[in-house]
Amino acid sequence: MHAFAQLLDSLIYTRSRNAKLKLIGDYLRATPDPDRGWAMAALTGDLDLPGVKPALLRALIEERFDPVLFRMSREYVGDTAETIALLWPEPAGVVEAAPLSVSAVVDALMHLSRSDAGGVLAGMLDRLDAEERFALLKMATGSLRVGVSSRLAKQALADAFGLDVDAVEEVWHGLEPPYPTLFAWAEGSGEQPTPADVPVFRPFMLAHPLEELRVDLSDYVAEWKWDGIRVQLVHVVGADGHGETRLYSRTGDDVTRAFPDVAAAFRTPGVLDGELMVKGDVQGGTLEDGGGAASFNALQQRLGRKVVSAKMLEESPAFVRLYDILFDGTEDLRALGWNERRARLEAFMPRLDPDRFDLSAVVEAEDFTVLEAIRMGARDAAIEGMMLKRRDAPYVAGRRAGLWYKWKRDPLTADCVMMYAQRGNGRRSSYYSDYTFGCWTGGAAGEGELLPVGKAYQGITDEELRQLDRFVRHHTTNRFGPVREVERSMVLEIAFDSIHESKRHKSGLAMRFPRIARIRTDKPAHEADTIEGLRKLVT
Ligand SMILES: Nc1ncnc2c1ncn2[C@@H]1O[C@H](COP(=O)(O)OP(=O)(O)OP(=O)(O)O)[C@@H](O)[C@H]1O
Repeated sequence: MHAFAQLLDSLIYTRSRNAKLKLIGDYLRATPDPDRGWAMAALTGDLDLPGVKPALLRALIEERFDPVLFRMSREYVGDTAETIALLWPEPAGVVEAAPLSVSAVVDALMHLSRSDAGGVLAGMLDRLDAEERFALLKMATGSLRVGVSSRLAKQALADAFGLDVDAVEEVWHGLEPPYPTLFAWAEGSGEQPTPADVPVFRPFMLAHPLEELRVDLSDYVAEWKWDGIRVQLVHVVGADGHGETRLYSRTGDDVTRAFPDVAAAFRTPGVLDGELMVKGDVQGGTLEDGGGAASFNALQQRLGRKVVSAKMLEESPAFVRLYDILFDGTEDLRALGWNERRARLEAFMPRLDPDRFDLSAVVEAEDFTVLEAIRMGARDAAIEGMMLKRRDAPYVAGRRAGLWYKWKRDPLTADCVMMYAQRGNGRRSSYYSDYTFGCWTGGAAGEGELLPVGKAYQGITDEELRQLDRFVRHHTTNRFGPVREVERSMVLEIAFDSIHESKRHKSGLAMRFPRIARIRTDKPAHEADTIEGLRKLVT
């Protein structure tokens, strides 16, 4: 477990895609079978363990921790598994046992029996260090959340062994972890596994941020930038006449199971690209004007669930707003320009269920001033901004200069007060660099109490980091395990993309992509923003 735990720990604090690829590749080359196979399954989200149920974790928490300390730390850390891993006491004596391997842990988790599950889990946790405990609990409770997509893990494997990532993708769906035939092929000691008869993901075309308003609108078309999730819909009919549909997310993850309603409605051979959203009335009209989309928050409730309840399917039906077509069942259309693909997409629409698919409309404007004015209205409509697409651009994988631009509306900001701080990781492990901040309850700022609304560690320079670290050390009022509670006097201006209702914080609100925009030493804490004010920005 040690090497795998180290890998996860490094991944969390690595932003660069290349560095992540190298970390995973090095691990896969250095690790024997079957451990690396299980690790790949965990990284790609294909490790389907019966799992450790929340009730078991609750029992473990009650048995091992002080409830108040645990609750405070949980609120700060934001994740139960991570909190257990951090607070788990190191065993008193030296534990005489061989190190645990990834496959031994997977095996134990697969065969947990009801009667001694708690004992087995605690026994393993006692034999591990903090990072390994974190790795184990992450595997046991579901997703790893270390900033690695399924596609990235496959890319790393491909790079490490000199394979083509699309070839890996093609054979992947026919394989089961720990993938012995895949690694035999990778090492050159086995044949390439036979691809299963399933639809395959094609890499998405992406956009650059629009920095200067210099594009000539006669060359570009404008569309709304919808606030949902990017999906690729693939339907193929096999040699046996049997059709299969898959939905892939922006990262190449297969999300079909999360959206059975959309998958069931797509029965026409082809590959389409669009934004998946949940029906509601926030984002304007269409679906032939029977109503538009709900907020991103409604969609988020459906994300990440492997099995979606019938109630959820009924209350939050999903649909896809289409903006591109890659394949129409007979012809690969990717080399055509946007204008031609758009015409093909429009021609394809009558073959689709109008209850689940509509077309992303083109926004007409004679010049940039008009377009800017239209875009300003986007905040009310809970739209993220606009997309500008070059009319003659083919559909190419990744981000290419000058072809697609995203023109987001400006971020929202709020002045919040620092409440708790914790040390960072990696380069920042000696600094208090992760902050939980809150806003005031009550009508006027400073009148009520502070309730947390988010947590951020991004956005500050090294100098500012040292300044905030000094503040935390000199103004600590309480300690809860690794967490320090601080005097309520430091105001941080937080930028965020949107804010939504959430049970995660006591305030009932949570920010999306919060980052520290500025340290407001010029502002007294009682003048920071109120929860009520933030609530007005909820989408
Ligand atoms: N009409 C549209 N055309 C293309 N993409 C759209 C459209 N509406 C919304 N989007 C979303 O905008 C994204 C375009 O930005 P980009 O290619 O940089 O992807 P991203 O990194 O996921 O960006 P972001 O996080 O800014 O949404 C797409 O991935 C897609 O999810």
